[in-house]
Amino acid sequence: MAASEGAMRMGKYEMGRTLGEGHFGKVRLARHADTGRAFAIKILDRQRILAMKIDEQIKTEIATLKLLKHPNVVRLYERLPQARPRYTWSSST
Ligand SMILES: Nc1ncnc2c1ncn2[C@@H]1O[C@H](COP(=O)(O)OP(=O)(O)OP(=O)(O)O)[C@@H](O)[C@H]1O
Repeated sequence: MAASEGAMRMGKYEMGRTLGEGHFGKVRLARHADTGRAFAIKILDRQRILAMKIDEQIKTEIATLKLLKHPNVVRLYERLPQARPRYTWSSST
């Protein structure tokens, strides 16, 4: 991923192109500004999650993924705090 000048940042991550979209939000390619390592960042639509009353389910999914370290399961590295009402997390690409 080429990090262009003035690229949008989310914490320490420079945001790149959209990798895909799921039911609850988008997944974007990102590069860690310090290490240069590529990550996938999942940005969840909190309003939609609340409207569907599945926020507890999403929190459980995040907590479970944090515990999992397996070569065949995408690794959750961190959940990013957001000023805007969104759930965001980064995983390896
Ligand atoms: N770690 C990743 N690396 C590369 N692409 C990814 C990664 N995670 C997700 N994607 C892409 O983003 C798309 C959406 O992923 P997302 O997890 O939001 O939805 P999903 O897996 O289809 O499930 P759901 O919509 O039920 O949450 C995937 O189909 C895939 O194309």
